[in-house]
Amino acid sequence: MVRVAVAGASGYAGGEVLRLLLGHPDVEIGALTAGSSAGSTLAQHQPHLVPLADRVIEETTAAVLHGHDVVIMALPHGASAAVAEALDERSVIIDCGADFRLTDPSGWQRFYGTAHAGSWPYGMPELVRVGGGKQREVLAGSHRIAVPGCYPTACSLALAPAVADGQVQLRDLVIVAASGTSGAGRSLKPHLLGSEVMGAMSPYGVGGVHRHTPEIEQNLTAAAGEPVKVSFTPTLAPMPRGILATCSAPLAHGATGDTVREVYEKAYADEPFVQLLPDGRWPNTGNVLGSNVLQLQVTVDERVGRVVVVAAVDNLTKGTGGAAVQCMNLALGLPEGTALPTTGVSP
Ligand SMILES: NC(=O)C1=CN([C@@H]2O[C@H](COP(=O)(O)OP(=O)(O)OC[C@H]3O[C@@H](n4cnc5c(N)ncnc54)[C@H](OP(=O)(O)O)[C@@H]3O)[C@@H](O)[C@H]2O)C=CC1
Ligand SMILES: CC(=O)N[C@@H](CCC(=O)OP(=O)(O)O)C(=O)O
Repeated sequence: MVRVAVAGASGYAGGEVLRLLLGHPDVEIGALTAGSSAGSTLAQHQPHLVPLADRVIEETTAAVLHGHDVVIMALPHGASAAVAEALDERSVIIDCGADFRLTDPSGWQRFYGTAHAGSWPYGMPELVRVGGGKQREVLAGSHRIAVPGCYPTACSLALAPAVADGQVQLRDLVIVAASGTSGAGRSLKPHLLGSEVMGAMSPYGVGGVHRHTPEIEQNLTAAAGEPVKVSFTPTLAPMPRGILATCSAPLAHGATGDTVREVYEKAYADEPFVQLLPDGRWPNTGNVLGSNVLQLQVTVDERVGRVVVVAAVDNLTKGTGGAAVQCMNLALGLPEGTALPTTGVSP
């Protein structure tokens, strides 16, 4: 059995990791840690995780996390690096936070405003890269993996095949994405009170300032093999979970609706967790709830000559917790899909 500790067990992402780990045949759940919740039982924070109800949450220290085969960290940005540094090099560490996602220190500094901790292999197995490879290749056997952000998961997997294959021009890439409120974490935020969110949608991080912009650009640059910029606008939607990303880019000269579709079919044909829907059906966040699957559809708007891709993902499953477990499986050499649901909860 693989002994796995979860740091940030009282939060949304930690809770989703634990929900999935409870169904993992090769995993024994070890220490559960958090911040101010240390000393309380898991049931006080995650009442849906019944088998772990009586487990006591401990402080997040290297001593508590020491001795586990795997440590999955679901801590706020900036909290992972110090903990990771003090852990044994032989432990597999999977970080759901942003600390180790960006390779460019100046991009980190600009969007996060703190010192750059470094970069780890990026945990998006299905990401196509220029020349035909996929990101999965660098994850097998890795001992340190940075789990992607939830918006970058939806937006990068939506655009990368077209970008890598030259089906779109690498200018004027536009993304507008809506997220459910759990994307912002559990701690109380006035703009996320029910009375503020219910019945309304609102944009935030407008004007190229959202911290997921450099992460999406990093992924699409890896896909293109040359620098890519995007216009990214996130919006908040009145739902607990889910992201719907609408992405578009100018069609490349010589590309057509058929060539674009063919590229997506080829890119994702063997990917159990990325589903290109049959022609004419469009993704919907409701259909991927609790599932580790990202659904997408692609078309060409002939009138304006743009490729339009829409992707739906559960921000807590494929967008974080599921991706963390998928990366853990790859790191340990287990079947990649172990414990990961491909069916959603509906309605
Ligand atoms: N929510 C989402 O959709 C996604 C989240 N992520 C990432 O996952 C990480 C966790 O996010 P999320 O679960 O949403 O956040 P939450 O606010 O829901 O949970 C944060 C967790 O971290 C713990 N914590 C807070 N401060 C400290 C500290 N100083 N030391 C130790 N533990 C601490 C909290 O414990 P306590 O209860 O005791 O305060 C809690 O367990 C973040 O880095 C986030 O960016 C990534 C992709 C998507
Ligand atoms: C709705 C909402 O507030 N979402 C979060 C994204 C959460 C996430 O995936 O990202 P990180 O792991 O990078 O924090 C935001 O926009 O900041």
